[in-house]
Amino acid sequence: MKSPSKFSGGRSTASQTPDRASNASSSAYSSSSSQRSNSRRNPVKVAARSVKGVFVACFTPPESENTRDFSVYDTPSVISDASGAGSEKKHRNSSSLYGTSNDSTRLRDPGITKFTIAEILKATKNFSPNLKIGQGGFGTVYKGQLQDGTYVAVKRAKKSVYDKHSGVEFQSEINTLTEVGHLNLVKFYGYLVHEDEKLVVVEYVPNGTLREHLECMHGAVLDFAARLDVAIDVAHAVTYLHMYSDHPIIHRDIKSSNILLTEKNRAKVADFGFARMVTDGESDATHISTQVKGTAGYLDPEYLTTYQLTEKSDVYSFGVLLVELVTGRRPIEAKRELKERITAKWAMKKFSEGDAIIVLDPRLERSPANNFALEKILELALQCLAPHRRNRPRMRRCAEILWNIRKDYTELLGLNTPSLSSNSQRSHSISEE
Ligand SMILES: Nc1ncnc2c1ncn2[C@@H]1O[C@H](COP(=O)(O)OP(=O)(O)OP(=O)(O)O)[C@@H](O)[C@H]1O
Repeated sequence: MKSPSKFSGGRSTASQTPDRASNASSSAYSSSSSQRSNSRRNPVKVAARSVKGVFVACFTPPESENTRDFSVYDTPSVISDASGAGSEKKHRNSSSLYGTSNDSTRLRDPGITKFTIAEILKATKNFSPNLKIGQGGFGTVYKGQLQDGTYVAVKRAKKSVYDKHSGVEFQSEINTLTEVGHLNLVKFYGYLVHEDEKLVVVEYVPNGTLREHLECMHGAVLDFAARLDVAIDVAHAVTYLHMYSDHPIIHRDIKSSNILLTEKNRAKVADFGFARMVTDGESDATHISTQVKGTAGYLDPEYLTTYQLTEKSDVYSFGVLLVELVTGRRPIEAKRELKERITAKWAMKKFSEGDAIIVLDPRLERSPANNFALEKILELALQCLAPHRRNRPRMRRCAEILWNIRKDYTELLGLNTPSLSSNSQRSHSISEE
C-alpha cells in the first residue's frame, strides 16, 4: 500500500561531497582508473588481482530520519519519503512476530478470496496489537493465520484515509494483485470491504524488508552474494510486470522498503498501491499522469518534469536500488551532514572517476570478487540512472546483465553453483509461475 502525497516541491542545491572518512578505511582500497579500464577488458582476471580487504561487522544503527533531499540528478518533487521515517523502523526486534522458517507461505494457492470479517478477525485475533507488523501510509499491517494454517499479512486501511484518493489506490492495488503471480512478487490472497473496513490479504513474508537488512536490524550482514541475488530477484519481478501479457504493469514504487525477504533471503516485491496497468493503445510515453507518485530519492527525473510514465521510470528506481544495495545507504539521509551522505549521484561520480571502491558498504568484504561485482553493478546503475529514459536499458536487459555479473562473480569465488547466497535457491530464467 502506498501513502498519499506527504509533501511536494523542493530542489537540492547542495553539492554532494561525502566525507571519505565516513567510509571506514575505504580509501585504502581505491581502485585506479587504469585498473577500471583494465577491468572492462578482462574483468575477472583484473578483479582477481585486486586488493584483499577487511570485513566490518554489522553494528551501524538504523537511519530513521525524515528528509527532503533530492540530490539524485536533482529530482525536484516528491510524494513519499525514502528515509522510510513514516513506515519503517516500526516493528522490528519482535522476533516472535517474524517467526521461524515454518512461518513462510504454505498451503494456500494465490487467488482471490472474498474474506469475511469473521475470518479476518479470527486470523488477526481481533487485530491484536501483538500481531501488528508494520505501518504504512495506507494503514496498519497485521500478521494473521487463516483457518487452513496459512500465514498472511492483513493490510488494514486507516479510517482517516477513507476518501476518494485511498479508494482509488485500494482498487488499483486489488486490480493489479489480482492479475499477477510470480515467485518474486508478494502473493495476493484476497480482500474485504466491510462497512468502513478495507482490507487486503497477502502472503506473509517472514524476514522483514530489504531496508531493514541493509541496516542490520535482523542481526547478520547481508553479504554481497545475497545482495546480488536480491537484485536479480527484483529484476525478474519487474521484468515480469513490464512484460505482462497485453498490458505492461508499471510498479512506480520500487524501493528497498517495498522489498520483502523470505527466510532464505529470496526477494519479493510488494506494495502495488501505485501500480499502473498500461492499457491497450497506450504507447511508451503517451500516458500523462495527473499526479506524480513514488518516493523521493527513487523518482525518475524525466517523469517528474514531463509527467509521462513509462516502464523506464521503474528502471530508474531500480538503478537507485542497485546503488543502495552496494552502499547499504538510503538514497536520502537528511540527518547526516551533507558531506557524509552517499547519494546515487555521488556514487556514480566516484564510479566514473575510477573510485568505485570508496562507495562499497564498509560492512562488506573488500575481496576481488566483491570489488569486481561492485564495479559491474555500478556500471549498470549508471545506465539505469540516465537522465533520459531512452538511454536506460529495459528491465529484462538489466536482469541479463545481472546474470552475467553473477556468473563471473561465481567464477571469481571459485564456485560452480548458480546460487551464490549460502541459503538461497534460485533459477536463471525469467519465468512466470
Ligand atoms: N506481506 C508482508 N509480509 C510481512 N510484512 C509485511 C508485508 N507487507 C507489509 N509488511 C510490513 O509492514 C510494513 C508496512 O507496509 P506497507 O506496505 O503498508 O507500507 P510501506 O510501503 O512500508 O509504507 P508506505 O507505503 O507509506 O511507503 C512493511 O514495511 C513491512 O514491515
